[in-house]
Amino acid sequence: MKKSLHFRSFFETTPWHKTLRKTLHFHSFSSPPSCTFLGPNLPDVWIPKENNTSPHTLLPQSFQWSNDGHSARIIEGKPIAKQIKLKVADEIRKMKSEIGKFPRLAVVLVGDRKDSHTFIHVKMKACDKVGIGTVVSELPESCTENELLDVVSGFNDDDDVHGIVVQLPLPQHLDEERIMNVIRPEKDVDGFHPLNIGNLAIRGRKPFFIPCASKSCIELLLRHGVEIRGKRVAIIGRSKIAGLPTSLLLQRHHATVSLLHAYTKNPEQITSEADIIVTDVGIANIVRGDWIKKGAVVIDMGTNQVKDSNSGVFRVTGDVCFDEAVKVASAITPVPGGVGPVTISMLLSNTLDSAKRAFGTN
Ligand SMILES: NC(=O)C1=CN([C@@H]2O[C@H](COP(=O)(O)OP(=O)(O)OC[C@H]3O[C@@H](n4cnc5c(N)ncnc54)[C@H](OP(=O)(O)O)[C@@H]3O)[C@@H](O)[C@H]2O)C=CC1
Ligand SMILES: Nc1nc(=O)c2c([nH]1)NC[C@@H]1CN(c3ccc(C(=O)N[C@@H](CCC(=O)O)C(=O)O)cc3)C=[N+]21
Repeated sequence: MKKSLHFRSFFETTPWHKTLRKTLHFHSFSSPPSCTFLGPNLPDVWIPKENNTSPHTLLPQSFQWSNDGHSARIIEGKPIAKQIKLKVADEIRKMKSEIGKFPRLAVVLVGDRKDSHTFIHVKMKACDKVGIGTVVSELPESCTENELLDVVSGFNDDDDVHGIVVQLPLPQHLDEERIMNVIRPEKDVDGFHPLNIGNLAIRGRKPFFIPCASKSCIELLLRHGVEIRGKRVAIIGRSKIAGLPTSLLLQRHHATVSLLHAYTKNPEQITSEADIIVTDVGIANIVRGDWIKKGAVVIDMGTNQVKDSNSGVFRVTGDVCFDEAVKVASAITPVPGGVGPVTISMLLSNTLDSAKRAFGTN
C-alpha cells in the first residue's frame, strides 16, 4: 500500500524515510534572555520547568485594565516568539553537544490547498532555524483514509520522529477524528488527540501536549501581566485547533469561560461583559468596537486573507475590527504579528519537549 503512495519531501525528492534532515545550521544567537516561557505549567497541577515560580509572580508590573480615551496597548507576538525560539535553539544546541541527538518533526500534508502549503513552509523554516530536523510527507487530494493512516503509523513507529503534525483541514472524504485518534499521544505535538484534549479538560490531569495556539494565547496574556484568575472570558469559536482547547486552558487558569459559536444568539451581549475576548472564527472584522467592554483585553487568533477593494492585493487581517477595538480595549493583539508567530514557536517548544521525553533528558 505504502509503495503506491506519492511520497515527496517538501524540500527534496528522495523518499521520506531518507529525508530526515540533520539541521546543523544555527543563526548567530546570543544567549537567550530569561523569560516566563510557557511549558505545560498549569496552576494547581505542575509548575513551570524553566523556573520554580508561578508565572503569575513573574510579571513585570500589574496590568492596567483601562482605556481612558487612549489607544490600547499592542500585545506584540514577534518579540515573544523570538525569545521562545532562542531558548529552544539553545536547548537543542546543548542537547546535540551533550548527547549527540536532536528533535525531529514529521508533517503530513494532504492535497493542494495553498494556505496549507504556506503554513507548512513556515513551520519547516522555523524548525530549520532552531535545529529541529523535519520530514514532510505529501499525499494527493484523492488519497484514501487507509493510505493516510499508513503514513501516520509509519511515523508513529519511527523512533527518530518525536512529533507528528497532520495539517488541517483535511479533504472532506477523510475522517479527521479517526486520523487524530491514530497519532500516538506522546508524539501529538499539536495536542489534538482525544487523550490530550481530555486530560487538558480535567483538573489534576496532565496532557502530553497543549495545542499551540492556546499556549500562545496564555503566554501573551501572562507576559503582559494580564491576570486570568477570576476573569470573565468570552471565546468566539470552538474548533479543536484553537477555541475549544483555549477554553479548557483558560479554565485551568481559573477564568470563568463562555464559549461562543455559530449558533450563539446575540454574541455581542456576552462579549460586552467579558474582561478578556478571544476570537477564533475566521471571519474578518466580525467583532466590532461596540462588542467590547471598555478596558477589556482582546486576543485575536483569526488569520483571514482579505482583498483590498482599491488595489486588489490580498492582506492578512484578524476577526476583530482593529481600528474600532483599539479605541476601547486596554490591550489587543495585532494580526499579523500577534498570536500567529507565538503559535509557531510553541510547536517548536512542544517538539523539543517530546524529544527530551524520548531521550530521557526532561
Ligand atoms: N493565529 C493562530 O495561531 C491560529 C489562527 N487560526 C485562525 O483562526 C480562524 C479559525 O480557524 P479554525 O479554528 O481552524 O476554523 P473552524 O472553521 O474550524 O472554526 C471556526 C469556529 O468559528 C465559529 N463560528 C463561525 N461563524 C461564526 C459566527 N458568525 N459567530 C460565532 N462563531 C462563529 C464556528 O462555530 P461552529 O462550531 O458552531 O461551526 C467554529 O467553532 C482562521 O482564521 C484560522 O486561520 C487558527 C488556528 C491557529
Ligand atoms: N495540524 C494543524 N495545526 C495547526 O496549528 C494549524 C492547522 N493544522 N491548520 C491551520 C491552522 C492555522 N494556524 C496558524 C498558525 C500560525 C499563523 C500565523 O503565524 N499567522 C501570521 C500571519 C501569516 C500570514 O501572513 O499569512 C500572523 O498572525 O502573524 C496563522 C495560523 C495553525 N493551524
